[in-house]
Amino acid sequence: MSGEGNEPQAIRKLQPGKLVIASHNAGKVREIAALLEGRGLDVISAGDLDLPEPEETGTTFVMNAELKARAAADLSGLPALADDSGLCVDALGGDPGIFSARWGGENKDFNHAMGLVEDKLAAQPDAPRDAHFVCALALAWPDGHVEWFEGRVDGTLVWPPRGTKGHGYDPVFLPIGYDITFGEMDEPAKNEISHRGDAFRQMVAAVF
Ligand SMILES: O=c1nc[nH]c2c1ncn2[C@H]1C[C@H](O)[C@@H](COP(=O)(O)OP(=O)(O)OP(=O)(O)O)O1
Ligand SMILES: [Mg+2]
Repeated sequence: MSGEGNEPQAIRKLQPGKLVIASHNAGKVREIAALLEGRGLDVISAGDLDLPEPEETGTTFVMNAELKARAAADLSGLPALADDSGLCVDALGGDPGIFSARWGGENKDFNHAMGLVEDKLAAQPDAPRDAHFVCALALAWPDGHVEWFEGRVDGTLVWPPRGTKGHGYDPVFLPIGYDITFGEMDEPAKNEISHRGDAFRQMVAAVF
């Protein structure tokens, strides 16, 4: 008999049709839509559907991505893709991490958030400025099935912030091997190396 639990579960394929992008962050929605282009998907954002922004009560990126994807799939009756991501700074023990959006405060002010990181690092002038971005993607179906993927990009932090092209903490993040920040990089170039691009390539290989 099959299904005894020892064989790996097959990954569920995503069929052409409607897909909800379960994010209220315009910068992320823009990048995700570009990464999904040309795959026969009719992409709708959580904002288009007026879906509420769920409280992110998880303790990991994957837990929060799953919570957001499930909420959107349940409410819309459609497959939903969520992204939970953040900046992890080595010298700050991985902060802001899953709290990256919350460090922007009620106004989602990332100049403020980048300033907080700078202030906390100022207390450790000799510590390395190593940091990485993480992106967890969760793809949830209305019947409760979920697939997860996690991507990462390593870099160092620089001040003052540079560039106006990205979003969030992009202006202070210098990816390894580059001399421009994510804030100075065109979106296709960022997607080639970013945490989000990394997670997407894994997802695309698995579900298409
Ligand atoms: O490529 C990125 N470049 C710069 N900053 C980034 C990036 N990716 C994540 N980040 C930072 C800012 C963002 O606000 C937070 C994610 O927090 P996170 O909860 O996943 O997203 P969010 O609250 O902004 O939108 P939503 O939860 O509706 O998808 O990490
Ligand atoms: Mg969020």
